[in-house]
Amino acid sequence: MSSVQVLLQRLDPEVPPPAYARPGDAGADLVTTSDIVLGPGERGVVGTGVAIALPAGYAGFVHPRSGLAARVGLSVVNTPGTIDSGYRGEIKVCLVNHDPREKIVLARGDRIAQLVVQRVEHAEFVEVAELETTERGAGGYGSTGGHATLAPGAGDTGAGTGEGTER
Ligand SMILES: O=c1ccn([C@H]2C[C@H](O)[C@@H](COP(=O)(O)OP(=O)(O)OP(=O)(O)O)O2)c(=O)[nH]1
Ligand SMILES: [Mg+2]
Repeated sequence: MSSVQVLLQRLDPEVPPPAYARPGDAGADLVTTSDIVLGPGERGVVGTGVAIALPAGYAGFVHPRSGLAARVGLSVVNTPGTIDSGYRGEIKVCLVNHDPREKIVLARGDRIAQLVVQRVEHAEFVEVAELETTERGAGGYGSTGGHATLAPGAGDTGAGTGEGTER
């Protein structure tokens, strides 16, 4: 795998900096600097103890870790979180507990998410009166079929409508 040098500042030198667990891994694991308990459905922002300077033309993306997602329901609210190349603050992670019943207990130093560094392009938006036609056209949101249907009665309760509860 090719690599790019990224300058890193340890704001909390007592926790480990981002590291790739295995050669070939796309994501470098990030740790939480704080102990946190997330009840079912709860979210919380944690620090990672590091700030980075990504070169121009790169961005960092904060992804969940699949093991924790499958095992306890831990994810990232804004997945993937976007780290801009000009950002010099601490990388933070907005965690969420998707488990409907159990709380998640995390301790300072636990690996809670992973940072994927990627090249990104800036689009040069060119306004035109009409776009060229394609086979897909404006078909989206399940236009090719194969999507699940709501369980009977689910529409009555609001389940599956995407409506959340404001806090
Ligand atoms: O998971 C994340 C996502 C973002 N950030 C930091 C780095 C990023 O460069 C900055 C802004 O993120 P974003 O553009 O996603 O948030 P915004 O709500 O649009 O804030 P802004 O108005 O500052 O752009 O916040 C993090 O530390 N962790
Ligand atoms: Mg923004």
